[in-house]
Amino acid sequence: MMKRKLAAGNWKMNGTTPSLAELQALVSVHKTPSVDILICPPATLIAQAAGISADSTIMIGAQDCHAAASGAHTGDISAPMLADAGAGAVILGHSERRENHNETSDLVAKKALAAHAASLIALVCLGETLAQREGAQTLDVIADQLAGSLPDGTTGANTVIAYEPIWAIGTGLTPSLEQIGEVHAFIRSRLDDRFGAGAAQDFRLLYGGSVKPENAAEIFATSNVDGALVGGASLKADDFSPIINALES
Ligand SMILES: O=C(CO)COP(=O)(O)O
Repeated sequence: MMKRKLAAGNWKMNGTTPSLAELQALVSVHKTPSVDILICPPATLIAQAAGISADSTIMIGAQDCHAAASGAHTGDISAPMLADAGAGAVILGHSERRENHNETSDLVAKKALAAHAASLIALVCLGETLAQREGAQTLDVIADQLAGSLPDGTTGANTVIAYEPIWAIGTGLTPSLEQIGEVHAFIRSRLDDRFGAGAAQDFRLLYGGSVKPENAAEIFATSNVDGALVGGASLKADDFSPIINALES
């Protein structure tokens, strides 16, 4: 399988219609990117964003979905609805959802199944807290989250994995390149264990947590890093664009 690198932006709960000018700027600048680009705006902007990016290669994604396709779930949005609005992917199991909405890995796996059924790429997030990092529990935590959050039928085509250490999100702190490389290599080996030798090489493994134009190149040069999931620095085209350029070079 041809594996393209992926620069993904997670706008989180930021942005109203005027913010779409930032997406428009990316569309104008990155006409024939050599990497995949994904922007995940708030759900309210997905349909408009999909319209703006329609003639470009930039994909639009969502930040969560419900595990069911439809039903009595007030306020929730299903994977088929996101696909209908123009999304091609959905972030699942972000630490902010695991923490703020008590999402378990089991629930994340059910949501990933729903995403796959709707032909959405599931972008599944994993990551340890600072206490777990300092307690040398990082690989155990990642192993548990990985095993629990991926349903059977997961492949490198329908799923992307993002390693996002919680203590690095929005803090300006990043792990050492050795730490990033260690976790990514570990994830890759666990994917082979679960899905069969050789399966892991098809997966895009993203790093997320305080990725900026200044540190992107060195992070992308780290082995087993196939791109980034970017929060704050994805909100402005002037910040995200150089990150895309670093991934392309
Ligand atoms: O949580 C993140 C992306 O999902 C990372 O956020 P920051 O890039 O703002 O640290």
